[in-house]
Amino acid sequence: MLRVDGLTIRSGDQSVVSDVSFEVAEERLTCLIGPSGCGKTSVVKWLAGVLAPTLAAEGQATLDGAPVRPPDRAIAYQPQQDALLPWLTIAENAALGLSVRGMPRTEARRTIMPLLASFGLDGTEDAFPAALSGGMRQRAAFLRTIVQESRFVLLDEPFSALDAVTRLTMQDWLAARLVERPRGILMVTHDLHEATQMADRILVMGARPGRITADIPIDTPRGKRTEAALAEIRTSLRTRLLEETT
Ligand SMILES: Nc1ncnc2c1ncn2[C@@H]1O[C@H](COP(=O)(O)OP(=O)(O)OP(=O)(O)O)[C@@H](O)[C@H]1O
Repeated sequence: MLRVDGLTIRSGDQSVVSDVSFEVAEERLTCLIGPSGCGKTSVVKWLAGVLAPTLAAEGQATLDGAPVRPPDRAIAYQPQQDALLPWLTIAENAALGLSVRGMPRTEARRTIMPLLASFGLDGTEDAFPAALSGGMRQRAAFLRTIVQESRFVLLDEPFSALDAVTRLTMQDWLAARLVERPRGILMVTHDLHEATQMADRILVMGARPGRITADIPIDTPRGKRTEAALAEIRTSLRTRLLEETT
């Protein structure tokens, strides 16, 4: 179990995030949703150990009760958008997640090559990111993150740059990967539909300062998440989010 306790983040004398506490369960997908600017990215960046030095944070993260000292090998992080390096090929980008953790570059490449096909990237190993579609770039970013075999994965708006159809395809694709190899996921999203389709639990954040205002389990099994089954929970979430933005 990954836990965050009493996280407060400040920019000068302004509170960005105030006394945020939550858990990310093993092998479950937890969504963090809230209005723009409420501090979702800041929370995830802090957990990943990449919070901007201009922001001051206090609070504790623990993994199975032991303090997390980021960057922690048990926690992989995928920043907003795909964040692929344009001057590296897809194979080099995908292997980067392993080489930054100390694996020699040739071994990292050898590890990712057999995985390209299952990520829909067969034949793209020597292509540069600019030559690929948005969905392919996103899958390459997922490969780079997921190949790290960490128990927990932090995903910051992984689908926000994709068009509506690619987005739905990629949501299904990620859900299938998580069935094959479950992990604890904390996923930031703006998208109510995405959160209710994908999450086992939704943490709602309010703004000024950012704090958790609701913790909502989604008990409907994924295969039965029809519009009708989710209507009530979506309406109540929409109301909450509207209240937070007004
Ligand atoms: N490096 C920084 N220095 C100072 N303030 C920052 C910095 N990064 C973010 N902030 C401020 O912290 C607040 C929260 O930003 P953050 O990006 O975490 O919110 P968010 O909920 O992820 O927003 P969005 O949904 O728009 O991505 C904002 O008011 C933002 O201006």
